[in-house]
Amino acid sequence: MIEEDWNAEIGDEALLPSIEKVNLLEKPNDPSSVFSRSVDSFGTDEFVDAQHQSVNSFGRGRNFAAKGFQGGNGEDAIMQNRGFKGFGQGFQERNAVDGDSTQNRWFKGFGGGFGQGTKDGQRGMPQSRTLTFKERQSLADDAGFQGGNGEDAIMQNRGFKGFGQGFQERNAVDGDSTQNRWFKGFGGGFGQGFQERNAVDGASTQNRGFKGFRGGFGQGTKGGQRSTLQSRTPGSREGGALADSAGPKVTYVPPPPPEDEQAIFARYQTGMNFDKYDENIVEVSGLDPPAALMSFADTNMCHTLTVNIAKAGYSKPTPVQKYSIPIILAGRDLMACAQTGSGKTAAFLVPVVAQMMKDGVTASSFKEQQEPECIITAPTRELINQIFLEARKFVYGTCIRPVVIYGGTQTDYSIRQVKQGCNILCATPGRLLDIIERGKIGLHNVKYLVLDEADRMLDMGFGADMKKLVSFPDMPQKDKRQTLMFSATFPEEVQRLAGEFLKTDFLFVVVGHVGGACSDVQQNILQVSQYFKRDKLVEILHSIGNERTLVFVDTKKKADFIACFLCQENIPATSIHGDREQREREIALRDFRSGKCPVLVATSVAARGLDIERVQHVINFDLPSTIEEYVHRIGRTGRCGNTGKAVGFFDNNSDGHLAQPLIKVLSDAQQEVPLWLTEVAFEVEGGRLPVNTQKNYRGRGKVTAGEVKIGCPAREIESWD
Ligand SMILES: Nc1ncnc2c1ncn2[C@@H]1O[C@H](COP(=O)(O)OP(=O)(O)OP(=O)(O)O)[C@@H](O)[C@H]1O
Repeated sequence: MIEEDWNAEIGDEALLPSIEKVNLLEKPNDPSSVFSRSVDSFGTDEFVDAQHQSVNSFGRGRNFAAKGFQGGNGEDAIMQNRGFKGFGQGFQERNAVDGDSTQNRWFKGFGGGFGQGTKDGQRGMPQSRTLTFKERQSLADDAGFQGGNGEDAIMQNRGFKGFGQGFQERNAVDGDSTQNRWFKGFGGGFGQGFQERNAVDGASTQNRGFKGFRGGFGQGTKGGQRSTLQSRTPGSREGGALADSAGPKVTYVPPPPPEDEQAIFARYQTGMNFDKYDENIVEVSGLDPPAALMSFADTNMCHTLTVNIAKAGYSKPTPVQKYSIPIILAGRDLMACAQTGSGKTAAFLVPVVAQMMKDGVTASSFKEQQEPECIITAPTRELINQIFLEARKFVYGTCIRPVVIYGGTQTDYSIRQVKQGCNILCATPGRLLDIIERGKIGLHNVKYLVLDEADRMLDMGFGADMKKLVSFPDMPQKDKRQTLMFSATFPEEVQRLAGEFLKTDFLFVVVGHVGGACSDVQQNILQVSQYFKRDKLVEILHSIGNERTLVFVDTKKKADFIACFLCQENIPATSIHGDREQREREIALRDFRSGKCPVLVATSVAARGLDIERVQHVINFDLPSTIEEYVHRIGRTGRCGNTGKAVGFFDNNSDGHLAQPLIKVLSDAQQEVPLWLTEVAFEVEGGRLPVNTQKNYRGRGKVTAGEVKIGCPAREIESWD
């Protein structure tokens, strides 16, 4: 392609003169903030933070149009898609996101400038080094789209063939914006790159951008793992695990948590089925379990904690709390499985805080290395933040200081938080390991190690991180610490794996069935094939009206597609997934919580733990790969004794493997099992219905200690933080 074509496509600002400064200096926490400092050039290995830096010159990048593009692909004259070839290490971006601004334009350079496109596309990785398994996974995720996706005529998405796994797309936007355009290149090299035109969440007009992630455009014809952003020594975890750090250098500082008492103790009402929790059968396996408590007053908790529990609106404990609290107070290790929304968070926070109060823990600020007594980990950023906010309720008015750190936020900010004193450290795994390796956290005081969503923490990419965490020399051995694991699902293989982290005399509490769905959620599985899903979704959403609804899809791209599509249909929606910047994720969640956007389209990143008031519906537009994930997803509704509804679109072509486990989950939860589903299960069993191996990972059977998941489809991994 010649330069003029490129200019025609993106407008004459494509080659902004080097003297032109984009200057949109804003306050760090202002959502409309786009830039906060300027950059002189796209130096080769310079890691340029697109969201916070304006560009003075393009350096080598300026030449990209002449050098980098080889012809258009001719795929789609209307969309004027262009193919890329020959980019070494960078990318540009023009975009405006989430803002009210008009005609914002910015340029982004990741991984350093535009190189000359090496044969194998390895320019995407400035300093070659062996990728960790997690990085390879993450990079593999980006391979997502192959060839034309043909997904959606309305959205006018078009895919590419012949560019390895790249794609281009153009996407219409929500009601307010017109002519939004951005280009994005992911995954380094066109092996895994893509272009995209899209705009989400914006009221902006004529936004045009170019985005390139993970190392820019190598030739990447062999696909694969051609890009990382920064040179990192193998041991150093800039920004944490790749999941936490992939992408530009992060400067996002989240807004501070509320300080006033009313906001700290904000809660929602328990539902009419709250007392029905007591009807669940509880099994405790293991030797000498202490007696369950009947009320919070049964324990010898200090006055402040008792008051805080009351202020939090907890008048009586749920079954998981009744059994877990005395077990933890007795110093025992615990694995606890109870249905979604039944109060597992308080089941570990209350006794841990009670014990810390008894031991007289006090936070000491401004020590170079903090030594927390308790570490809590969870798989997603939003969830760990939620746990932190719960912890703030129970420690209110005490000397115990909880701190939260997670990926997608500025590392220095995390360090500053930790330095001010830290007794309970709530952290996502990547950021946690990073801070430990930086020497900001010492482990020898750890008395409580809590794994929330424990089956996920031991599976997927996090198993290795957890293994690493407990292997630090100063981490007390398992017989010297208390290890507590909670989840609504515990596949048997993960139970075995968990044993490695727990003392031999640990207790296992099961409320109801292991992995059972919450019976307050009315489940409805509909047979809907891929091409009719959108119509069905719109039909359902129109009938629902303004009630808060979570829609789960299987890929990050699709989350944006569907959110955009719904906006076009005049259904206010936003999206949350692992490719959105943390600031965007938090805005999306906030808008959903507040009701501003009653529909949140999400990947599995929102499947676990999130406790959002008045979520009345969960729609599995795409059913997940595993039955465990299904149970967590539908558990975003029907919480704390409230009722909710879940609809799942079952596509025979891709979901056959779920038929059998779905039948079990439905019948265990006393839900109607459709006849057609039993027939499908029968056909799958008899080998008459093909099973989609891409979606057939069941999260079990292949996990070994210290080893992260094997044989998991990229689409599943990509959904996680
Ligand atoms: N004893 C209680 N009394 C009243 N409300 C409670 C009690 N325990 C927990 N809750 C509330 O119930 C809601 C769900 O609790 P929580 O998020 O801990 O559930 P969970 O079991 O961890 O769910 P998930 O499996 O989805 O993570 C929260 O809003 C919490 O404040």
